[in-house]
Order: sequence, then C-alpha cells, then structure tokens
Amino acid sequence: DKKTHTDFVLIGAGGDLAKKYLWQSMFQLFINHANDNTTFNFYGCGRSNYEEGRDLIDNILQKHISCEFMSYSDLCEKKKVSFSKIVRYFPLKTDLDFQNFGLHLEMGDSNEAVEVGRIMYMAIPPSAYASMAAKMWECCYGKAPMMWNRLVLEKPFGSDYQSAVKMAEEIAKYYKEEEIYRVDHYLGKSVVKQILPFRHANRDILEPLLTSDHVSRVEVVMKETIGVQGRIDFYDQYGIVRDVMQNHLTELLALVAMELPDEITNTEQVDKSRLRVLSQIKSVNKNSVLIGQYADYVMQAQSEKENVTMSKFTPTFGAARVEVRNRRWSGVPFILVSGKHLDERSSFIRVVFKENDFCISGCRHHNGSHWKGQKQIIFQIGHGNLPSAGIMVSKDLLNPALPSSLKDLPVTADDIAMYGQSLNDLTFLVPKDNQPAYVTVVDDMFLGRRESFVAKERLLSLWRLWSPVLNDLQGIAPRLYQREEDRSLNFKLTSNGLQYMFTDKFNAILESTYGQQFSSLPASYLDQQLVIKPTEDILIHAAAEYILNAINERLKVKDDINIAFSGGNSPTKLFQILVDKYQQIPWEFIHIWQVDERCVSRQLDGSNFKLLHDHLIRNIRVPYMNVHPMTVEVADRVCSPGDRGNAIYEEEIRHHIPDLQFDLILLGVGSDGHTASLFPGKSHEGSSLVAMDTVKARMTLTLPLLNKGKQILVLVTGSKKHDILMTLPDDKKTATDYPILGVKPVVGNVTWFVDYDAWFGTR
Ligand SMILES: O=C1O[C@H](COP(=O)(O)O)[C@@H](O)[C@H](O)[C@H]1O
Repeated sequence: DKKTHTDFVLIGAGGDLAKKYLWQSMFQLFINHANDNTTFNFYGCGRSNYEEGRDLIDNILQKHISCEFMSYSDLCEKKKVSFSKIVRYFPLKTDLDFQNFGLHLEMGDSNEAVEVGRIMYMAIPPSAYASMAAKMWECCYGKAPMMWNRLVLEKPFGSDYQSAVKMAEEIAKYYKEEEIYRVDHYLGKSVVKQILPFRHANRDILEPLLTSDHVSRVEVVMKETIGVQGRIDFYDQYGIVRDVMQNHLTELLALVAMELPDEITNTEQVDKSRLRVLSQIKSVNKNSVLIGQYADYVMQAQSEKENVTMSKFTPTFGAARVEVRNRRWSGVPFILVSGKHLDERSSFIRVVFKENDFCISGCRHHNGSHWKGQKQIIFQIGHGNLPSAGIMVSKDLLNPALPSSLKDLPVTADDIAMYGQSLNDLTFLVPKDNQPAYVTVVDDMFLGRRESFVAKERLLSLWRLWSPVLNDLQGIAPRLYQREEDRSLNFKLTSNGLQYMFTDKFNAILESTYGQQFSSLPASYLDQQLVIKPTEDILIHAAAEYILNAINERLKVKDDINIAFSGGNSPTKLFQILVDKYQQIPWEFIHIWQVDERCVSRQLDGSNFKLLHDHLIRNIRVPYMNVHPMTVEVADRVCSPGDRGNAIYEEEIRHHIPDLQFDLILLGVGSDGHTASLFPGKSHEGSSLVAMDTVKARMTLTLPLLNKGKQILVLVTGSKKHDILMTLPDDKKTATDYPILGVKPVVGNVTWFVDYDAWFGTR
C-alpha cells in the first residue's frame, strides 16, 4: 500500500533511440505499473527551446507511441491520453535551465508519496556522459530520505579498456555504482532472459552435457541486413568489434558458458559466476579474428564525411574464435560472428553437440525415419524465419523440462529445416512474455533489477578481453564483401584460429587475380562518381538499380523521360537485366534514343538499334512513338550525306526535348578513349548536336549535347579497359586525345560503373 512516485527523465528525448524505442517503452511502463499508489511523471529533455520541445513531444506522442501491439487497444488509447497528461518537455541547455528543472523536480518531491525515485536516462552521445552526469547530479539528484536515484547510460561505455576506466571514474564522482544502470539491450531480449531459467529447469540432465566431452562448438551469431548508412562517423570510431562483439555477443557467451549458480535469482551469485567465466576467457588475438567491410562502405562514408582515409579500415563484419580455459569448456571453440549488410537478419546462440554415439540396434528416429544423430540447442534470440523467438532443442538430445516462464509451441513442419534439422525434430519452447527488449529494460530499471544491466566490474572485464586485439587490428584492411556474394565471408576453424575459405568462386578469383589490392577502393574517378563492383554481373545489377532509381526520381518532377542508350556488349547485358528483373520500370513514360549508330541497315547485325530492339524494345511495353532510332537509314540508303540523317535526328531531338537535356545517358569507353562514336584525334567542339563521321561510318550524339545530360552513366567492364582507365587521369590530355575526357556535363553528373577486371586489370 506504500505510495511511490517516480520521475522518469529522458535526456536526448528527440534522438533516434528515443523515438524508436524509449518513448514506447516508457508508455508501456506507465501502462504496466501506474495506479493510485504508483505515480509517474515523464520528462523529455533536450537542447531545443521550450516551444520546439513541446512540438517534439506532441509529435512523439502522435507518431511514436502505438497501441498496435497491444491486445487491449481500447484501454490503450485511453491510457495514451492519461500518459500525455504527465509528459512534459524541459529544455536543458543553459545553467538556468538545469536550475529550473531541479526546482521543478524538488517541488514535486514534497508530494505525499513515501518513496520517490528519479530515473535519468541519458540517450545522448557518450562523449557528453561525464559532463551531463555532473550537471544532473548538481541540479536534480534527489537528496531527501527514502529517495532513490538511477543514472541510465547506453553503450558504448568507452572504446577500449583505458577509456572505459576513465569514463567510469568520471561518472563515479557523482553517482554510486549501485545507482548506475548501463544498458545492453540484448540482456533484455526475451530469449536471453530465459537462458538461465532454461538451464536451471534442466539442470540435472543438461549441465553434465554442457562440457567439452559433449559439445563440439558454440556459435554466437548476430547477422543484420542493414548497413550503417547515416552513422558512418560513429562506425568509423567503433566498428563491429566495439559495437556488438565486445558487449552483446560476449554477454551471450557468458550466459551459456558460466557455471550455473545454485540460485539463479540471486544477483550476487549470478554476477560472480559471470565474472568468473569472463576471467577464464583467453584474450582474443589477431589469428583468431577475421574482419570484413561491405563493399559500398567507403562510398557511403564519402557522402557523409570529408576525410575518409580511415574509413577503409572500419570493420562491418567480424568473426572471432574464443576459448574458455576451464575444466568445463577447455578445447571447445566459441565462435562469435556479427555483420552488417549480410544476407539475413538473425541472432542466435547455437550449442552443437558432438557425434560420439554409435547405434547398433533400434537405430530409428522417433518418427520412424533413420536416426539422424544431430543434436543441438538453439537460443533463437530474434529475427529468424521462425514464428517466434524461442529455444529449440533436438529431440534426440533431451526432452526439456519447462520453467514456468516458457511454454511449448507445437510446430509441425516437414519442409522447414532449421540449422540442418527439420523443425519436426526440434522441441520449440517460446517465452510466455515476449515483449520487446527495451520494454523489458525500462521495466527492469524501474524495478531496480540490476542483474539486467552491465556492472562496472563486468564492463572492464569485457574490455580487458577485447582491447588487445583492437590494437592489433588497427591499420589492417578488412576483406570486402557484397551482400549478393556473402560466401566470400565463409570461414573455417584452423588449429589455432579462423581462416577465410577461398574455395568460393568469387574469392578465388579475387584472391588469385588481385591479391589484397581489392581491399582499398576509391569512390571517385576524374572527380566524378565511381562505383566499383567485383564482377560484371554484379556491376550491371548495380547499374540497373541506379537506372531504376534515376527514373523514379525524374518521374517525380516530370511526366516523361528521355534516355539515350549506347550499343555494345555490356549494355546488351544491362538490357537483359532490365527486362528480366526490373519489370516495374514504367516504360510508357520513357522515350528511348540512341547515343550512336553504325552506318548499316537496322535489320543487320552490327546495327546498335538491332541490339537495342532485340534485347530491350521488343521485350518491354514501350509505345512505338517513344522509340527514336537514329536516322542512319533514309529512303533505303544508309548514311548518304545528301540525306542529312544527322540533321533529321537533331530536329527530332529538338522537337521532343526542347531543353535538350537527356535525363539519362548510357555511355561506354573504348580502349582508345573514344566514347559514343567520338574518336580520338579530332576536336569535338562545335554546335551541331548530332554528327556523322563518314570515315568511321558512324552517326553520334556530340559532346555539346551529351554535356547537357542530367545523369550520365559510363559502363566499363573487362581487363581490356584497364590501361585506358589508368591513362585517362593525366592532366595534359584533352578530349581531342581521349574524347571521354570531354564528357563533363554542365549541370548533370557522371557516374562510372567499373568492374574489378577493368579497375585492376587481370594479372
Ligand atoms: O546495439 C546495437 O544493436 C543493434 C541491433 O539490435 P537488434 O535489437 O535490432 O538486434 C545494431 O544494429 C546496432 O549497430 C548496435 O549498436
């Protein structure tokens, strides 16, 4: 019956984390706990002034708090109204702001509640933690008897052992360790919460099995499909090892590897056991770590920051082999893997058991099929293809007992294979309480469940483990990978570490052909944009994607679009992909033009239009009137000067495109530096838009017209183009020497699409 009141202060109230997770979690805290005896005030704080802050809060209440996931949505809507009444914004910029806020909280303290608590949640950059902790302590620390204070911090807590110690010391000047709640939201994931209860419920059978006699390896994996676009600056400072391996993955490892304390609800016992196992982990070294970086990373970095010199060293993928040196685990590899921009989103811990048993008779599987012998326990933490996060146990291994917090989810699915086993052969247990991690984290901080947070000693122990290898990895270029070619990251365990496998075609080509050079790719060429992809196939897919985006963007501002295509081998492949994979392109709004043409009849091989027609036009729904073949053939004659075919094409262009701006132009470059049908050795200045080259027997758009283009794409593939790519960046050469150098649009831009063969040349 005790009356309690809590002030929940969210500093950084308009940040990403707050919008995505924290406000919703605070709302759920209110729903779960608020009543006549338990009251709350919620404060959003930030550097915006009062009016802006108030708008921000209104916006958050409208857009970022949802009843969608709650079964009792009517009630939820009412609660939302009550919640909005106790949410307020306070600016925290000047000293006066802090004083005012402190006074406001103090006035509230005199209410009749017996216990008053303050949660100060710092959803701000870690560099501001120490100074903000000092200010919050000065203005807003609740000093009255019976009051409690909690300072909540989000990782990263430092970037290595030294900086973590420093940060801890600075904050300790103001807040006692038991008042500091360091969030690792993975500890709030519903399945992670069930690891100890599951082990405890099956203690008698399972604990003897969790040893090096029976376990072949333990995998701790967190794969994501998203990249880090938008937060490259943060990632350049931290990288995947600091971002998730040092914290989330190692915490998960500890929960599986620690000795199970007698009482799993005894925080002290649990902490002690966790710390002990961490101290038994052999510190990670360079041989046992692999790093990778997704291939577009540096290009993304270039669009977000000025200096990208260090970006090429930032790992977005990491794999580590970790050893726990104690009697239970000696010799069992723990494999930690995490990466961005991978093929799937999934996180799990998988304990794979050894195949030590030999069956002589009665070797039948429970459902009559032959005994398969696969034995594993999988803690599927999130995002897999499963109906729910949960714990899966091979039926051949054990018939698990259920703690009260888990329930059995009967699934029958012959055709769904998980980790090499049919779902039918796995018992699937799901948490009864499956709420989002941050909801649990916020609930736990309110209830003072410190075991869900990272205590200082454990934090330092985690850094002690990872700091040495972070030093060793400095300056090592990570292996580049593509999402499309994720096999390039496959690795194997060696006697003392990990090694990438090179059996995969993609990597075999890269390694044998280019050695390690492919680790560092520039993002611009001739001061124009550059996209480099490992194979012609991948490159052309990227170009197709680029074209689709360009079309969609242009259609937002105009009704029809003009594209000029070159002929040749690579464009032909591009046409094929546009037809097969990009059926959504609205061809009815697109006019198709030619960049150049040979003086041959349209029906004959060698005609660019024939290529364009056979590979693109006849396979898409483009209106006949939208197709503009180059007029090399007039009155059954080909390129007869008297027919003025080039002037006719120019008129047609002027008529359809009064501003003369093609929306998209696809060019190539010859090994002599020609582009379109503009060849070296001639000046290409002049005023005509379409020219006839009688010597070469070609018709072509000219530089003045090409340079009015909005987006120009230069496609370069194959090792024969390597030399010219290396030659072009020469200040002394001009468009007369190499006509491609004359492609410099007045207002548009050029993007080079180059494959590895062209970029590196084949050795
Ligand atoms: O802490 C982090 O975790 C997220 C992934 O969290 P999840 O709950 O969506 O699995 C990750 O994207 C981020 O880089 C990292 O800082």
